[in-house]
Amino acid sequence: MSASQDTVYQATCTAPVNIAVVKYWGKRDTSLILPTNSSLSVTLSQDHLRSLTTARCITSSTSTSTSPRDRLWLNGDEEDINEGGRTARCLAEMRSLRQKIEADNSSLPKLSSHPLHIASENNFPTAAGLASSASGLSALIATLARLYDLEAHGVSQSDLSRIARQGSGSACRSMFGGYVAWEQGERADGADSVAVEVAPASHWPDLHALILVVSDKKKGTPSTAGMQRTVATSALLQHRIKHVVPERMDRISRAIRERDFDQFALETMADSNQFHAVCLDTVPPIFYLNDVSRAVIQLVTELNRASGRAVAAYTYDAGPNAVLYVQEKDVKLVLDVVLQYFPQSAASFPDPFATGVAPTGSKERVAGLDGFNAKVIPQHDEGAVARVIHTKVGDGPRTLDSATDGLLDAEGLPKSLAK
Ligand SMILES: Nc1ncnc2c1ncn2[C@@H]1O[C@H](COP(=O)(O)OP(=O)(O)OP(=O)(O)O)[C@@H](O)[C@H]1O
Ligand SMILES: C[C@@](O)(CCOP(=O)(O)OP(=O)(O)O)CC(=O)O
Repeated sequence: MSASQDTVYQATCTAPVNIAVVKYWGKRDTSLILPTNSSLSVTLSQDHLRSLTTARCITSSTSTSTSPRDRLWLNGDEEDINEGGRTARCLAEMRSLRQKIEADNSSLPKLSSHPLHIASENNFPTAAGLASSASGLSALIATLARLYDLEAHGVSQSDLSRIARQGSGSACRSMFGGYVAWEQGERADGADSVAVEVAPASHWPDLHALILVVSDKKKGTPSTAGMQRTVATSALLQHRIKHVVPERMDRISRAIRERDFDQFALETMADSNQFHAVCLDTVPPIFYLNDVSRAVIQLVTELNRASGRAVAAYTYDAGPNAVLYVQEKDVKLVLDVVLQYFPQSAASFPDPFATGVAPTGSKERVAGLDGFNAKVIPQHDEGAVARVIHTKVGDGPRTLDSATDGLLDAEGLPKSLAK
């Protein structure tokens, strides 16, 4: 057997979660996933939240199966790759890019002709409103791009974001680190509906994110269905698309370029509020926020008012979990206050940045805040916020070594199945 027949073609990558500060909500083309407005997000660090994916080409020398086919395991369980579904579409698009390269370079191995085995794991709850579809689909695209060596043949991150977009809209933004815009584009074929970097993480590296996990249960109204109900029924959405988002995209991009946290926070909170207003304007109405979410909004508003400036910016996706963006210099203050009202245990707030803040916050800090209305919300019991994930802005997809970090065993099956 020649060396090339023995070669195992595989790749392993991780990709990050992103949380939008200008929300994507609504499609003008549900099949290609083309949005009704542009959006903008912050990519979060993969040190804390990430999807890890290994993909392998199944050749006769790497499989004993008689009828190999594309297979995907998510967190150890095999998922159906439905024909015509989003994952199948991403695989087809990636293969077609590779096919073109193979057609132009006859010496390259014909990787596009082999079935794929893909295993992926999220290190945080899947389908729980924590943007697992964004990190998961971008990890898939980043891994296949590496496997097919697309970058070396002129395929850019924005080209890849066009394909990730077809897996889940918000996934296109996870193809970049830092501060990322998804430009809605105008073309019917979606060629110009891609993610672009507004600024790398290194431009404004001290932005932290505190995720207050109010619930990590599966949400009632999935984003995909919810947003199309809004498109069909909400007049407020039309106003938002035409008269609010375009100017907001400009203002928030400028705030990021100028590291102007006050302006960034103002736009972020206003956009979250308007997104949940269009949900309420939908027929029948969609409710993602609950009483705990609203209490967090009141607390942050009072903290900002009493501080005379923005110390935290809240934002909520299609669920009750709050994401607070905070500058590094204010992280302790915000934690002291938030944990005082929403106490945690050492397990539910492991303090990954070693801030030294107690999991129950600081009574003294709250008492010492001049002009702060300590009765703005009640002190909640432990468990009202199930856990607090502390992370910060981070980089884009990373390539790992499949030999040490890969998820597939010698047979091309998930290692986790053998455990
Ligand atoms: N690592 C992964 N690899 C491939 N697909 C994934 C991965 N993680 C999640 N997905 C896909 O995304 C789906 C979950 O998306 P869903 O929109 O329901 O939840 P979410 O992304 O966690 O929430 P939200 O989009 O509201 O933040 C999963 O059912 C799966 O199809
Ligand atoms: C509220 C949001 O998080 C909606 C995300 O929607 P998805 O990207 O999950 O939807 P599909 O394109 O249908 O897969 C806002 C955002 O991330 O911009």
